[in-house]
Amino acid sequence: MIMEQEQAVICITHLPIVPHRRDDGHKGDYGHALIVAGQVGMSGAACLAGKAALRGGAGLVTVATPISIQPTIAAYEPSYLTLGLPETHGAIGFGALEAIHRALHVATAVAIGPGLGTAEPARQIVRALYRSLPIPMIIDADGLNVLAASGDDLTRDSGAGARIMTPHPGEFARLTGETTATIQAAREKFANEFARRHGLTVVLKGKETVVTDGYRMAINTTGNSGMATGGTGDVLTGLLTALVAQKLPPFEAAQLAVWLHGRAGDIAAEKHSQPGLIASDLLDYLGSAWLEIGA
Ligand SMILES: NC(=O)C1=CN([C@@H]2O[C@H](COP(=O)(O)OP(=O)(O)OC[C@H]3O[C@@H](n4cnc5c(N)ncnc54)[C@H](O)[C@@H]3O)[C@@H](O)[C@H]2O)[C@@H](O)CC1
Ligand SMILES: Nc1ncnc2c1ncn2[C@@H]1O[C@H](COP(=O)(O)OP(=O)(O)O)[C@@H](O)[C@H]1O
Repeated sequence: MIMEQEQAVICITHLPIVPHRRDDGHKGDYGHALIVAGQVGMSGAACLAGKAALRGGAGLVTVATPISIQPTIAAYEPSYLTLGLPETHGAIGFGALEAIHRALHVATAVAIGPGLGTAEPARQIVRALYRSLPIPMIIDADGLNVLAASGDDLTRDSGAGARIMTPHPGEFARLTGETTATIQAAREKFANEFARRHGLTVVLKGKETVVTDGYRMAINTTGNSGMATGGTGDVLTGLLTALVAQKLPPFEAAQLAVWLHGRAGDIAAEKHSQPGLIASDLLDYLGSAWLEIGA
C-alpha cells in the first residue's frame, strides 16, 4: 500500500476551463460571496475584495464589516451589498459572529481576513468559522495571522467545508514557524507539505505564486513587480471567493484566480507602468484578462 505521504505531487500546467454562463443565467446561478473584512483605517481592504468578487462573476456579493465603516465601504461601490457588524474600537466585536451566522444562509463561499485586525473578537470569530463553517472559506491576511497564533491546531469538524489559505511569504512564515527566507528558498516544498498535512488548498503568493492542494501543484506565470503594492492581495481574495462561490473546486478556482489576477496586473503595468500601478487598477483590467481566456 502506498502511504499518503509517499504519493507524488502532480504538476499542472494548463488552466482550468472557464466557468460557463448560460444564455438564460440569472444572478442566483452564480453564487453569493460573503466577505468579512475591514476595520477603521483599513476600509480599503474590504472595498477592494468586495469589488474584485463582483469582477470575478459572483451573482451577489456582501461585504460584512464593522458598522462604523459600513457607509464608507458602501459608498465605494454600489453593486455589492453591505452588512454592518457589531464592533469594538473600530474592529469587529464579539456580537459579530451571530450577525455573520445570520447572513450565512445565503452565502455559497466566505472570505475572512483582509484588514480585519487581530484583537480577541477577530481571533474567536475566525477560529470558530474556520473550525465548523460547512461551506468553502478563504482565509487571508489577518485571518491567517489569527490562525498562526493558534499554533499547529488547524483541525476542523467533520462537516466543515473546504478551506483555502492565501498567505504571502510573511504570513506563511507565521503559520509555519519558519523564517520568510527559509520559506522563499523552498516555496513549493513548504506549501505542498502544509496543504497535505492540514487538508487545505494553499496559495503561496509572490513572484510565481504556488497553488497546491498537497497532491497537485501549479506555478503561476502571470504578474509583475508592480503588483508589490498595498491591496493587491485583497483583490485576489475577492476574485478567488467569487470563483469558489460559483462552485469551482478550490484548486481550480485558485489556479484560475491567480492567473487572472496576474494577467490583470500585467495589462495594468502596460497601461500605467509598474511603479504607477495601484491595486484598484487590477479591478479595471480583470475584464480584459477574462476576455483573453474566452469568457
Ligand atoms: N487598503 C487597505 O486597507 C489595505 C489593508 N491591508 C491589510 O493590512 C494588514 C497587514 O497586512 P500586511 O501584508 O501589510 O502586513 P504583514 O506584516 O502581514 O506583511 C508584510 C511583510 O511580509 C513580508 N512579505 C510579504 N510579501 C513578501 C514577499 N513576496 N516576499 C518576501 N516577504 C514578503 C515582508 O516582510 C513584509 O514586510 C492586513 O489585514 C491586510 O489585509 C493591506 O492589504 C494593504 C492595503
Ligand atoms: N514581484 C511580483 N510578481 C508577481 N506577483 C506579485 C509580485 N509582487 C506581488 N505580487 C502579487 O501581488 C499580491 C500581493 O499580495 P499581498 O502581499 O497579500 O498584498 P496586500 O496585503 O497589500 O494586499 C499577491 O497576489 C502577489 O502574488
